[in-house]
Amino acid sequence: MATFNFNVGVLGHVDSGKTSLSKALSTVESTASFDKNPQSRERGITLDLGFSSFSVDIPEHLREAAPQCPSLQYTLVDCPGHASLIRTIIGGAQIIDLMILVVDVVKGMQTQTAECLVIGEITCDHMIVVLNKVDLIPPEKREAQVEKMKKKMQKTLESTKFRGCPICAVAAKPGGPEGDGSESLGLSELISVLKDNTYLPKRESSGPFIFSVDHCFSIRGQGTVMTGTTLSGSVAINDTIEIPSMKVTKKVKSIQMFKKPVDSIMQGDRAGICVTQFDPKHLERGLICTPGALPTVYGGIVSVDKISYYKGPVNSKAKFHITSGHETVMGRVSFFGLYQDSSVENGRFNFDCDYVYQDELLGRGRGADEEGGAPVKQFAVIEYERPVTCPQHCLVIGSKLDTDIHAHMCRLAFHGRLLEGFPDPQYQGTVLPRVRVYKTKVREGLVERCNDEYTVIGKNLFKKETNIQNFAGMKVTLSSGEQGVIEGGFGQSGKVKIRIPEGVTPETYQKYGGGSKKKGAKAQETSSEHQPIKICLTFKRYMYDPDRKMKQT
Ligand SMILES: Nc1nc2c(ncn2[C@@H]2O[C@H](COP(=O)(O)OP(=O)(O)OP(=O)(O)O)[C@@H](O)[C@H]2O)c(=O)[nH]1
Repeated sequence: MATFNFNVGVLGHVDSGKTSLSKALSTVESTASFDKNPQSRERGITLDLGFSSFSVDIPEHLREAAPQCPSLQYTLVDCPGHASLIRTIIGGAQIIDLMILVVDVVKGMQTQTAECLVIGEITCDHMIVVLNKVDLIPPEKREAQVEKMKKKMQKTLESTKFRGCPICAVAAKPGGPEGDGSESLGLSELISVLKDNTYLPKRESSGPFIFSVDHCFSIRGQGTVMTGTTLSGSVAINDTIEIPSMKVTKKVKSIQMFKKPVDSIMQGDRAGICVTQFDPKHLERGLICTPGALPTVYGGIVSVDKISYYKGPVNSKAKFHITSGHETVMGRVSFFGLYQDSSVENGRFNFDCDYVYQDELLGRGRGADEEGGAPVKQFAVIEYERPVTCPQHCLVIGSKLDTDIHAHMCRLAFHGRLLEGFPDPQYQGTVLPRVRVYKTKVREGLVERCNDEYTVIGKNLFKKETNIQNFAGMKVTLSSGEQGVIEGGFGQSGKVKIRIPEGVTPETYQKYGGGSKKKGAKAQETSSEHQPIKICLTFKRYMYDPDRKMKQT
């Protein structure tokens, strides 16, 4: 391979100048490279909407690591800025190695800038902030104002993983739409910062082949070409691929990278794949894969983290827009957590654990519930409103996209990974999967009387209609300190017989008397100045496991 490809996402608020920057970068560097080295003018085969590219000589620090690659191609993924296109942004962000966050230097951070930052935090480890439109600041004030904005940005980034990331000031298109005839400002510095921050991305050829198609067209007499980015695995000529949305398989006839035929491609490569003819109208965007690698799922178990910028509640049973890989559909979520981290082994969800149901997804290090704090791991069961096609372990983002975009609020609520998908349609909207999720329930009742030194009769612990037999054998604690075990119901009115293996204390016995009901009732009356003795029962009530409705904690 003579060129390696590095995918750069260009994200930011609407009108911050992402397209202008992508265009300026492609033009400037391609022309410059052309002067020095005609070979480096090679462009990616796709100059489709949002995709442009330029090549540079391989930077010094990568020369040793990639001796076979004299040139480096940057593919710029120009993501839309408009709030309504956030699904596309999330899709684009999953194929990038580095993110350029474009900020209007005059306006600073805006709502979608913040959302892009959140997406970057979830999907990407490397970022460069570009302060665009510096030409709008009068030259004499420019330096001071840019410095001020850089400081402000660094402060915003302080609490993110991008703390201290490079910030460059540019004017991608001085003068705005019509241009003022002057050259872009600051681009060569930006390119040099970009080169310094380029690394050899980890690319693996193992695992199933999954390819994100961003453009599809047919070539008469040859077939249909799908261009896009390889998300995982590899594919070679003559391999069979599946187009899940069309439910067909096709044979790979030829592959091109950088306009040159190649025999195979792997993770991270941008390429065009030519297969036997089909109508390109049926696949404008979407995923293709090794047959069977992209199952259709109706629900799933997802590891989740709350997005701290999201201000609304994230409650169980609520509906969110759920982006799973590259698809977004509505889904209902139910959250649950685990207090010891034994829940995921080799990337697989552990069904053999007891999980605590959560009415609300908790932020990290925040909140306290009956177990004394937020769980170390939180999960959600998701029920999609319609089936989705997505890879195992794909990125999942939950958002409220119907929030008014003028409300200036982050719409992204939580993110995680799909641990288990449910391929069975019976899960759709009806039966929750058999995950053992419980709520801790506490019931309180009162001692009515002592039957003898080893048995008390309790009241108000259960309702008349409760099947007390379900609670037989469970331990209770009396407020006077004794430990007891529920033996069963007593009579027809919901009373309960509790055995105290160690025997009741003399005080309790004296207070509630032994023997007959009458005597007990009398004893209670005469001790009315005393506090009644409470019976406390704590147990797990299972939500989703019909076989284990209840269990002692
Ligand atoms: N003055 C000035 N105007 C600029 C500069 N860069 C872009 N613009 C203008 O800002 C407006 C938006 O630029 P675009 O590049 O379309 O912005 P965008 O972020 O790609 O927009 P969306 O894709 O719609 O989100 C256009 O009118 C540009 O001409 C700049 O450096 N200086």
